[in-house]
Amino acid sequence: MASVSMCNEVIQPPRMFMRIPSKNGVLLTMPAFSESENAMACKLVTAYPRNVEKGLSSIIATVLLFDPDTGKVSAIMDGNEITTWRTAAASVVATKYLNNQTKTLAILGAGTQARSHAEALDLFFNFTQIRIWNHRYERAQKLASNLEKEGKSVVTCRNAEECVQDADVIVTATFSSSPILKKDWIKPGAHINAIGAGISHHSELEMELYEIAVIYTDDMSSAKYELKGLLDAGISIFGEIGEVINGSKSAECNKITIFQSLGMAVEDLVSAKLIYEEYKKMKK
Ligand SMILES: NC(=O)C1=CN([C@@H]2O[C@H](COP(=O)(O)OP(=O)(O)OC[C@H]3O[C@@H](n4cnc5c(N)ncnc54)[C@H](OP(=O)(O)O)[C@@H]3O)[C@@H](O)[C@H]2O)C=CC1
Ligand SMILES: O=C(O)C1=NCCCC1
Repeated sequence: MASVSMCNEVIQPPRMFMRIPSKNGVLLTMPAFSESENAMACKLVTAYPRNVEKGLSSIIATVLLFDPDTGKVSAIMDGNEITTWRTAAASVVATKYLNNQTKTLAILGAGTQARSHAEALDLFFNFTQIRIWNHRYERAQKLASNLEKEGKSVVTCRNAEECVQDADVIVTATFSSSPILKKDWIKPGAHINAIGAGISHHSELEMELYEIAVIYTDDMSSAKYELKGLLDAGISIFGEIGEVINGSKSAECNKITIFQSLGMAVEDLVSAKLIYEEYKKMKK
């Protein structure tokens, strides 16, 4: 069953999740095609939260780029960096449209996505302060010290409530299956980029927060499957970020807004195509 984007030119079927409960892992297949880009790709990505104990990334991705005219594979590329940066880039766009204050950034989590979000959001918005909380405090300190080396002003927090208090922009980027962010901690008008928790996308935020916030996502057709838990609880998704960009949905900046990021294959597709084009130029 293919879903077609608003501009009727992208084919992006719902992605497939193969869960491996005995290994606490999941494999996702993420295909996409774009008519205007004349590009076709499929990302294969695994999420193994316990990989960190083995010194491996918890998200491991490979992107296959195809010649859409023949179906022949034109490139096989590492998808980790693509996943790391395209996810943060999508949050930058969501934050640009949904937020009206950019003084304080609070990040819950201190892994790969926490780092790319700190880097990308700060590059774009130049925050006065970045705060980081992680369930293991030492990892928050490590990320903070790396960001400080780049001249950023970073504070580590011992608890999540202190981290998000009065923050303008909040990022959640963990594997937590229980809420780490609560409604009562957040100031009116704050914007939240909810990135993490793998296959259970909405477990990082408490339900009461979803009940009072205006919720946006990247792809409504995927949300029907992947945010079923929210929808079944009577929570409605206001719209896609793309609809805010094209003016068909309003940006409710004065309310608490949530960008519920799922991750889209078309983001991987355009990133992979760009990289491949650059590679071909370099080889000339
Ligand atoms: N929306 C999207 O497009 C994408 C979403 N993701 C999701 O983002 C999240 C982070 O991914 P990534 O940064 O690559 O992973 P990392 O393993 O690099 O980081 C995970 C972070 O979560 C913390 N964490 C792990 N378990 C728990 C827990 N039970 N409670 C609280 N914190 C916890 C880790 O802390 P510590 O290491 O100290 O245990 C670490 O700070 C994942 O859920 C992943 O599925 C990833 C890519 C794309
Ligand atoms: O879009 C992605 O890539 C991912 N989304 C959710 C979890 C793992 C990777």
